[in-house]
Amino acid sequence: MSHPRCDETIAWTALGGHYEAHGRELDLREAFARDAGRAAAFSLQAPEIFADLSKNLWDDSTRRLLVELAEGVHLAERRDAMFAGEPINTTEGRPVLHTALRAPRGAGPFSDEVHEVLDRLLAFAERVRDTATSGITDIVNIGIGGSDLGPQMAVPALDAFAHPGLRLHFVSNVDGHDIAPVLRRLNPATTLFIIASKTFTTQETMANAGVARAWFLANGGTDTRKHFVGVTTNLKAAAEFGITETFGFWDWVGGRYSLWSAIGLPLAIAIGADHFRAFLAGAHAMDQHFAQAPLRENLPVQLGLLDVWYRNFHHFSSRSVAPYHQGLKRFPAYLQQLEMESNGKRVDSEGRALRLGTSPVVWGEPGTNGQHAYFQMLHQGTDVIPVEFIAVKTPTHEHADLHTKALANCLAQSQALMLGKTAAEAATESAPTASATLDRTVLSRHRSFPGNRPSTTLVLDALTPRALGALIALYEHRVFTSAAVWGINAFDQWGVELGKALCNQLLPRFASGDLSGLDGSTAALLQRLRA
Ligand SMILES: O=P(O)(O)OC[C@H]1O[C@](O)(CO)[C@@H](O)[C@@H]1O
Repeated sequence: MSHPRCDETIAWTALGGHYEAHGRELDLREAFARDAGRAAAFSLQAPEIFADLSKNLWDDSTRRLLVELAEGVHLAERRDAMFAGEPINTTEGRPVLHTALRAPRGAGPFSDEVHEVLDRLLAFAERVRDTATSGITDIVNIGIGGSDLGPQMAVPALDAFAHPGLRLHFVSNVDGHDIAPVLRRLNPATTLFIIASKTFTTQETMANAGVARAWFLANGGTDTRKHFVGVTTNLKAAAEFGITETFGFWDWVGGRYSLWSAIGLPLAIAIGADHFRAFLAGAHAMDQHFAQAPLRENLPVQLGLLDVWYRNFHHFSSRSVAPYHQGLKRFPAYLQQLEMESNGKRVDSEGRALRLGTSPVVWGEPGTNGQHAYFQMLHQGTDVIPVEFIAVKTPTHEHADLHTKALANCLAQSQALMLGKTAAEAATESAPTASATLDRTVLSRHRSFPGNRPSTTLVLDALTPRALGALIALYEHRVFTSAAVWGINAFDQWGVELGKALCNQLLPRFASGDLSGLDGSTAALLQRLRA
């Protein structure tokens, strides 16, 4: 079914006019001064997550027009088609059903298959966790992209729930400096390798899996069947590698949406079956919110629409994510694949070139570390970059004072971005390190902040398995929302293929030295690297 293009809707034109008339000039400080109810009016509660959207550059008309835009591009129909298993990944002719992986038993498409693998996976995870019997102390996940970033992000996030006697390691890079230091510290007899690859053909993963197997056998490992398991849709290739214990998933699970499938095995081993089920349940709760809440009260929809507003009307090309929880240190990297691999597209689903911006650059670091690195640019740089703060109310450690300091920093940053400081205010303050000879007016210009810089604050009560599940699903559906508005297929990734193909052509040239037909730069670099 074809849907209207966003830039041909009435709402798109209206948003353009609204931006010129009001949007560009909206001043957050004035908006809060004028409307005592602004914080409440622009806040939303979704499962496990409260969102304060009030420090964003929008007003009620913007929000109304954005909802009209969502209606104009048939967002609800597109969403329902995904949940119903229609082949919305048109270039690969596949449905997109990561939501089925977290639906309760008996609900959602493919329920029998999903729960058969899930039960087997969790039973296996529990056997590994019984360390007295399994003898396992270290688990190495070998995978890349969606077969790595999810578990690598979620395991530290849920460290407070993790088995204390198990160490989880993640190897992804084909650069041997990734696997070498991991293997150096391991004992084959107490190590379990998980070879995680949807296709079981990815160069990096296959190369590292081969290195791991050779190391295992060369260092006294005896039974590869007990120490290597596979997670893949390609059961045949896993068997050819010599793996007998394999957990399958399906081609309707995109790599970057696969943490909920058997790809979650490292997380299941770390936190156990009950917590893993809670993680799935949190995501399912967010699925239901996305499927059922009115568009205006639907948090993933509102975030996705704000992304469109910023990308296409304000022309902001990047968004920064600042989780004020060290456990979420890999969350920005996870989001980079989720959002940029999904929405980094230049044609719409029908192959027509887009005349508008799509995925922003998504980046960030946990607070407070980012404050001492790049926040200077967020406050005083020439580009406006919306920031997303993630605050967690209750810590899972006993250092209450540290936690209060982290939260105070989080609030202070969003406040500073919005309030700024005028040159006149700066002139009244003393600055201990300021030059004594520099003109005070000039100095105050350096020390002033424009302010009016937008941010969103997401608040979780605690970073539990359920809350993490809901948080990730929130981002998945938000990416779906902006993709639906732009009319792009968020579920393919052809852009990764060219580099892979060229790499395969270059690889033999390192042995042969053949430079024929190469461009001058590549030829010279290859020669230098061979030498
Ligand atoms: O799980 P696989 O098949 O090894 O693929 C790994 C990753 O490679 C990609 O295809 C491209 O980077 C990702 O989409 C995917 O998550």
